[in-house]
Amino acid sequence: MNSIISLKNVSKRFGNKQALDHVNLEIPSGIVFALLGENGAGKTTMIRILTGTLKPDSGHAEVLGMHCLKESEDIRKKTGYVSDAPAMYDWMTAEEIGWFTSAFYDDLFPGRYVEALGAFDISPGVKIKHMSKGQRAKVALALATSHDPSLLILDEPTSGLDPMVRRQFLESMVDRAALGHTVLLSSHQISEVERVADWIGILHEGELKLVKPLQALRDSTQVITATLDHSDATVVLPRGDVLTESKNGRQLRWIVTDLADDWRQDYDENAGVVRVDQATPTLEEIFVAVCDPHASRPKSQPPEAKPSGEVAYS
Ligand SMILES: Nc1ncnc2c1ncn2[C@@H]1O[C@H](COP(=O)(O)OP(=O)(O)OP(=O)(O)O)[C@@H](O)[C@H]1O
Repeated sequence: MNSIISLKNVSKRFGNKQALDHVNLEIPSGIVFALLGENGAGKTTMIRILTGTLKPDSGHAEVLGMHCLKESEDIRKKTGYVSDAPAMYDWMTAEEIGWFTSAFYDDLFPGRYVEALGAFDISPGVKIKHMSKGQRAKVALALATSHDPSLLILDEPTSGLDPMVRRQFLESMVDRAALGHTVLLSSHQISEVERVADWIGILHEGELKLVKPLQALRDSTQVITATLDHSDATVVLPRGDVLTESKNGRQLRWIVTDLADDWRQDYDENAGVVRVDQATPTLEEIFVAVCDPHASRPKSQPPEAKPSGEVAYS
């Protein structure tokens, strides 16, 4: 695989907090990769390592085949980055900040920048300090994309923006991926990224718990609901990796990956089961199953970390 981003055994600790713990990740080109994780999971730490502003304690990080620290200047020329609170010279107008930034890039930058401002409905003559948060975010995105970077990195790009602006932002990510560019975006907005992401990565307490194409994740993960003939009945777990189990009266509910094809055989009237149903979980349900410390994981059949392949649950 020709990776745009490559992390090998990357760890970072702040005091006694393990912000990243032996993270391995390969992101191919031409996709929107959504990095999901709760507050403090390590998303910004990972992004800072990729953008060369933070040195990992151990491991190796590359972007576009370049060393994240030693070649950070070259990486910056070929990537675009928008933080959740972009720092900009706010006494400049949108036009002035575009001219200022264009000095670092090629001759095509100004034209693309003016075009991007137009698409976002931003008046070039307005000073940054007189703009709303959403308008600033649009200027930041226009600045970060007008050198047509191969890789765009966005840390919580839509936080605090209204739904229309968020939609416009996310659609522009899909457009970029369609042109063969790669987008890495970190987010809490699971249902929103579900609409645009091609691949999903879930960070939990510094560990990368899952990396997988979204469609493959949907195809391999199922919600199984079994209605028991009485609430004390005991039944076997579905054959597969059971991530979580919950019980409500006579109803048992499991989130399972890699379910055996003939799993239904185990559930019939003799097994004390009146009915079984199978459904596809939402990304949010999978996220909770992977990350929620209160989720009940059956002890008799713990989810196994896979030794190889693209996905690992633990
Ligand atoms: N400069 C720092 N000094 C000390 N601790 C830090 C520093 N940066 C991050 N941390 C800690 O490392 C952990 C991971 O933080 P990080 O900012 O990467 O999380 P995050 O997933 O981006 O969270 P959020 O979604 O809240 O922005 C947190 O516990 C945080 O407190």
